[in-house]
Amino acid sequence: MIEVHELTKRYGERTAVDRLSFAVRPGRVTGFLGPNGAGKSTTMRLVLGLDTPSGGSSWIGGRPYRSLPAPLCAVGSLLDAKGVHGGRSARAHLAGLAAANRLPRRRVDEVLELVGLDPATAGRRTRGFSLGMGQRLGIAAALLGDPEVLMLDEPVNGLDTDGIRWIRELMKSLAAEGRTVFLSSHLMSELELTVEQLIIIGRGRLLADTPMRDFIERHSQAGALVRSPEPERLREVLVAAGATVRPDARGGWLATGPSAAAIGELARANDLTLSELTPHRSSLEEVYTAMVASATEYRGRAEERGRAAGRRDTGEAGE
Ligand SMILES: Nc1ncnc2c1ncn2[C@@H]1O[C@H](COP(=O)(O)OP(=O)(O)OP(=O)(O)O)[C@@H](O)[C@H]1O
Repeated sequence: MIEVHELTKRYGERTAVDRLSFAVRPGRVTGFLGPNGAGKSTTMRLVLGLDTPSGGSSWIGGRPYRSLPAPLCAVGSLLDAKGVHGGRSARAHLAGLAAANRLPRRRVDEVLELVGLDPATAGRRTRGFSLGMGQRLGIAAALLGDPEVLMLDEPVNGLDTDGIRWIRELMKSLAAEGRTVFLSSHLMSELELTVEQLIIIGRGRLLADTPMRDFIERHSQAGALVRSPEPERLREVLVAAGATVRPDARGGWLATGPSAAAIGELARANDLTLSELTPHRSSLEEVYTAMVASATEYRGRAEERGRAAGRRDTGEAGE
């Protein structure tokens, strides 16, 4: 388990992480989501003892990282896949880590096999590695100590479709073994397929800590994919009923606002034949984008109110 309590990190004037509290539980994959600069990497660095917090605390398996007796056996992490000495081979890199952490040498071969780096590749200098091979090596290093907790920042970066599918299955199987798996990704379609629980932050603050399914269901807009032999008339009817209508790639309309049942009624009332009417479930990306937009709007209004109150307090005239 990873626990974070009132964690805060300031860099000069900038607050990168702002009184953040959450727990990442074992047995499921938890995704860490937030726009660029939201504070995800900083949070992970703080939990891993790579940076000192300005306030608050964090624990891995009930202990602060810096007091873990064998850190590599408690938590495996991947923060920067390029943070490897380029002149060494992948095998030498892992062997060095194993020796420094008093881990049996056989773990090197085990993790190389687990991440799909064959002996020839493992013997090559990592300087020539593609981003995807570097990611696999980074994951091998994270798994070396057979840790209970895994914390990975953008693990699918640079991987092709097969590599992405491989990571997804690996993360799920590690969680199914009862481990705590915490990963960030900006690929929302991928997170949606991999993750059960979501922790969302914005400007260093917690915006949501929720099961993925609940998050999508709660924030989904009613709607449907709808198709008719008379597409233009269908669009007019939908728009007149207040629906937001977007073209679908296969020649139909994606209508949000009215439910699929209401669209069916509308078609009947207007004597329109429908060739398809499929209730539409919002994707994580759609729900997340709408949530961030409304959070930004809310913050904008709050800041505006704050400025207006400030002007009243100081007797300042409006802009
Ligand atoms: N060493 C540092 N010195 C000054 N500011 C920093 C430092 N590290 C991070 N920041 C700032 O803290 C904020 C959070 O950055 P962080 O990298 O944690 O965000 P992130 O959510 O991981 O973003 P991304 O998805 O772009 O990696 C940003 O505004 C960033 O500029």
